[in-house]
Amino acid sequence: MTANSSQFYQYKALYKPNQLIYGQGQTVIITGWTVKGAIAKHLHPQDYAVIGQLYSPSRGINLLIRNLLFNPHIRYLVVLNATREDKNAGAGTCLLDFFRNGFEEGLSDNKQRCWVIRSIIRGYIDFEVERSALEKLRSSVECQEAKSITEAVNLVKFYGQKQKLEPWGLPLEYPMSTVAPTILPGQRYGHRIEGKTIAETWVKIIHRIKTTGTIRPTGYDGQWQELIDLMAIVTDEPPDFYFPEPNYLPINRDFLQEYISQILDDLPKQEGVKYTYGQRLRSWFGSDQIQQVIDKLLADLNSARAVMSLWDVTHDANDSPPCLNHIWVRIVDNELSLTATFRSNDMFSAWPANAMGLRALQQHIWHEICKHSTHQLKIGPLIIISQSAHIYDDCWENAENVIQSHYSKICASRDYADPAGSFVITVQDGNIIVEHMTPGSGEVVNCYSGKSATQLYREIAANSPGLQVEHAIYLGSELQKAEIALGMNKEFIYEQDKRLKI
Ligand SMILES: O=c1ccn([C@H]2C[C@H](O)[C@@H](COP(=O)(O)O)O2)c(=O)[nH]1
Repeated sequence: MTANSSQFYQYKALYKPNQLIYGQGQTVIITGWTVKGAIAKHLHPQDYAVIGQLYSPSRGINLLIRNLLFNPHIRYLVVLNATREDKNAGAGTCLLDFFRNGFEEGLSDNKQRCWVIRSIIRGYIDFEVERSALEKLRSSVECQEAKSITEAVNLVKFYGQKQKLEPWGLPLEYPMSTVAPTILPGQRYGHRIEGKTIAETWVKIIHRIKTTGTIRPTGYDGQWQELIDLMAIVTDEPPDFYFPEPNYLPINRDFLQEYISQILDDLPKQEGVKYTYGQRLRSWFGSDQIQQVIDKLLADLNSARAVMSLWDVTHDANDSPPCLNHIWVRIVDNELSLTATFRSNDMFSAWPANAMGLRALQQHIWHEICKHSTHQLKIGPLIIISQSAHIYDDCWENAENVIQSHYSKICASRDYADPAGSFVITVQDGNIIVEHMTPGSGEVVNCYSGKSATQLYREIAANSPGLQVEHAIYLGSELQKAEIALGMNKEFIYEQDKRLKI
């Protein structure tokens, strides 16, 4: 059935309303990582209903489908699957598969009943949405893939010239259940997390933000859970990168290659891509900052001036400023570390790729310095300071799954070495004696003596405030056992790390 051709439709988004470009037509345009403005500038608003970016099949499609059900005047869907980034996320393919292949009942990662899209990419729709409504949507909306911006624009214009169609039904809205996370109290500013690999560190980061982060509005739609100034230290990422098996990271080796090039190489400007870090580092300011850092360190290994800056004070006040702003490379104790600062960091979806890309940059600088000198440098830690370290609300469920599946295993595989040293506790001649020793060669650097566990732990804590948490708790329990032995006048029943011999 056709409608009055002069009629303008108003798209009403139930979800993510502020992230869309609105028109008055009957075609929804979906891009992946290609910015929506790159399409909008080639079209009249009468040609399309709305343009939006779909980043993730598991989180985004559900909201998009709910929005489509609420806007039955939408009769055409154009999915832009143009760049490698669009394809990597897989969201476009999964959406196309919803229309091509349909869906079936299944379980989400969280073992909730849901509709699973018949696709090699995992995509879900909430079970609250009626099957019949989804089938009606599939049969009422014509869906096409476009492999380039030009193809997308032509398709949208083609649909725009067609006779207007009547809405396929009345707007449909379904309830959505939300789970409010339980948040533990914690530090407000400044957090330190260390791990051997990027994968391990990421799980710890996700855990810390999910358990102690504050829920705040994102500045877009919805909320995020956030910690301010989170410093992640990755000590031993292997040269060829560690990907867990099965891979629970939101990045794989294929995409990593592409992403490394975005950081290391000066790419020509590409329509729809805002900027790349490579451009900023290699040419944006008229100089190759990566090479400058290499040259500076080759000239003076001890330099603390090896800085790369990505923030452009003349451009970045308003439109899409870079999230990565500052990189500093430093050689100490014959190892080369790299510290990067992000003003804003999506810790669930973006951090692993950001970290791997920066590690590749660190490897490159290290390699070049070794190649052009006789220095026997080691590669040191990668340190990332994320000023707003956040997890978006639509990733909370997936974040919980990562914690459930991996966090306790990672905690269990820790080693007990504390860089703050170790403590040997004995009970002798009516006193508890605590010797503080260096971690490596075990030289005694301090000695405490007293009768009260409380008094001793206070002194130790004041002198060594950087003790690892588990180590500090352990010392407390050992000191208490020593005090019990002392109180019973049976010094011999205390032996460190053993049960009291009573
Ligand atoms: O390399 C990047 C680029 C972007 N983001 C995330 C951080 C924010 O969640 C969002 C950018 O939002 P603005 O602050 O630019 O609006 O993208 C990253 O985490 N890493």
